[in-house]
Formats: sequence, C-alpha cells, structure tokens
Amino acid sequence: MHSPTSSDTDRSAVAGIDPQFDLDNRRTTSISPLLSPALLRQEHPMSVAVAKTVAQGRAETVDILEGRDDRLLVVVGPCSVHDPAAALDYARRLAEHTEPLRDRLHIVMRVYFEKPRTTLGWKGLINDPDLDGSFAVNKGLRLARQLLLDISALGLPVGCEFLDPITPQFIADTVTWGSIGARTAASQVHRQLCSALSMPVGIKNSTEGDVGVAVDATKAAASGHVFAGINADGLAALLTTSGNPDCHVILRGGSAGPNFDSGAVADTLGRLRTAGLPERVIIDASHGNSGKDHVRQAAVVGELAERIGAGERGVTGLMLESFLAQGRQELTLGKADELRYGQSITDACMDWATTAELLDRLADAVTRRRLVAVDAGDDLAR
Ligand SMILES: O=C[C@H](O)[C@H](O)COP(=O)(O)O
Ligand SMILES: C=C(OP(=O)(O)O)C(=O)O
Repeated sequence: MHSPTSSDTDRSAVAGIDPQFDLDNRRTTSISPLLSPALLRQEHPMSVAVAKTVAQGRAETVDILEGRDDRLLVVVGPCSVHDPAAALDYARRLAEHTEPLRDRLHIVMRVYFEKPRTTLGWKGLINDPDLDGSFAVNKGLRLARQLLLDISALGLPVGCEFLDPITPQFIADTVTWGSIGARTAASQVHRQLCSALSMPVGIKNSTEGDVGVAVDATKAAASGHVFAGINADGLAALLTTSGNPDCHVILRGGSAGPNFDSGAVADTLGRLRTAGLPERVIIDASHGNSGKDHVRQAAVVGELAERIGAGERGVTGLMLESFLAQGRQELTLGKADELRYGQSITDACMDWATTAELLDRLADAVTRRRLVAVDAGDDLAR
C-alpha cells in the first residue's frame, strides 16, 4: 500500500492551478488608483514666486556646499508634519525670525512627510493623512504639495526626506534640499534616486554610526544610472540620469554614540578626500547625536556654535528638530483630535523659543568665525 509523501502533496497542490489567479497577488489585498504626478502638479501649480524661492534656495545651498558662501546651512523644523496648519504657523515664525539672520544663516525648513520606521508606526502625512489607518494617499499627496507651496511662498525654502522612490515625481520640484535617511543610505534604489534629484541631497550615516555607508552613497549618487521608475503621467519608465554632484554626508550619530566632535568631523572629511569627493559635512544635532533627547539636542547645537565661533570650518551646516512645543506625544490612531497643538508625534523636538535662541547663537557664531578669519588673514569663504 502507498502511503502519502510530501512530494504527493506538492503534486496535488499544483494540479489545476490557474496561473493568472493563483500565483499573483497572493498577499496584495487591493490595488486602487493613484493620481498621476502631472495631475497633482496641475491641481497645485507652482507660482513664479515659489519657483524663485526654490531656484535661489538650491543655488545658495550649492554655494555654501562648495565654499563660495561662508554662511551656515541650517535645516530646521519638525521631525514630521502631521498637522499642516501647525507646520505653516511654525513656518511663519521661522521666516520672520530668520529674516535678519539671512546674511549669516541659510535657513531651510524641515518639512518631512515620509517617516522610515525602525519597525512599525505612523509613516507620515502622505501615507496616512487622517492619522487613523485609512491610508488616504491621494489626499496625503495633495496636502503635502500644497503645504510645500505655501511654505515656499513665504520665501522659506523647504527640505524633505525622500523615502518612497515614486513620491519625488509628485513634489520634488518644490524642494530646495533633500535627504536620504540612515535606514536607506545603503540602498541602491535610493542612491539611484539621488542621482536623478535636481536639488542638493544630504545622506545620513547608518543607525549603527557607519559613516562609510554615507560616503559610498555620496559617491554612487554622483554617478549616472539607468533604472526603472515612473514618468510624469505615472507610467512605468526607464530613467537615465547624469548623477548628482551636490550630495553630502550628514553625521547623525548612531548606536555606537554621537559623532559631532571635531575628531569625527575630521575623520569624515578625510574619508571624503580619499574617495575623491568634496569635503563637506552637515551635523544632525538630533537622533544619535542627542539620543533623541530634545534637551540634549540644544546642548549639541550650543557646543557646535562655540566651535564654529572659535573658527572651525569643517561643519558646513546643521540639522535641528524643532516644533512649536517641546518634546513629543504618542499618537493613538483615529484620535488625532486629542493631540496637543504643535507637538511632534514622532521624535522629540525643541520648542520654538529654544530654537529661536539657538538660531541667534548660530548666526553670532558665523559673525565670530568671520572675525577669526579676518584676524588670520584668510579668505572669508573657504
Ligand atoms: O526621525 C524619525 C525617527 O527617528 C525615525 O523615523 C525612526 O523612528 P522609530 O524608531 O520611532 O520608528
Ligand atoms: C528619520 C530621520 O533621521 P534618521 O534617518 O537619521 O534616523 C529624520 O531625520 O527624520
């Protein structure tokens, strides 16, 4: 008598299989329409004033990165946007406060819509704009684009992290400075994406603190690539890029500890030199450099202001996580109406008063660095 074996079971599972229905989309529970980038851009068009803010903001960023402009690049704003009204409120205060500091600081507001999670969690306003797990992505894209236009219309350039490789087609024209996060810096898909992006892009060291990953990404992104993506109509397309020469490393610390000290900066500049890349570095005062503690973040910024004021030139810019209220709060999906106004629902942020004071100190540090340069008979710009 024949007793069933595992290969008999395999054969019976295969019998009568329908390739169209039984092999594909086994775990995709629905496929629904996504609006096209061209339609979104038509619905939310860019004004000439916004186009000027973006073009000028990018050009000034490149001048700073290349040492033709001795101001500090400061990317500052909430960890993530969850309430467009609060983000715009913050943007107005930032624009007003930093207008007199323009001769020393080039301010780019962090307007982050895509959050890379360590495991699970709310993934940002584009993915879930109603903060309730309903994932109204078309609505999220509309809200995001309109907010980017509204903030840029204040004359304030914006910075975004690019996480999903499809998203840039919908919003990248409005973005002055981009970022690739610690969790995706090693990804070939994101390096290829950087090679196509029209703005300067900061690339973070890994969450473990590996700076080599960010240097490798900067090198890969500077080269041209050919890869699959979408065109403005949302159709599958093959993209051929020429490479992005304006990428740079962001030191964000990691599980091994902070990496904003002069030694870590010098080591990174040395790695960039060895790789044949421009020597420039941005310091993220939050994340691994502050242990995600907003109080510690203020201390990191204060320490950097002291070093810059004393003449340190290696640091090209800073990133600060700041919102209206200090700290963070926990989001309960579906209960957005219970959230405190102006407080982060992702990483803890410094409050507005602390931020304004630190921006003043950074501007003062640039003034002092200029005086140090004059005393030493150096060119003011590196
Ligand atoms: O910047 C934001 C967070 O640090 C990043 O998205 C990871 O967050 P998580 O560890 O809370 O998922
Ligand atoms: C996600 C971020 O940071 P990191 O990639 O450094 O964790 C961020 O800046 O929002």
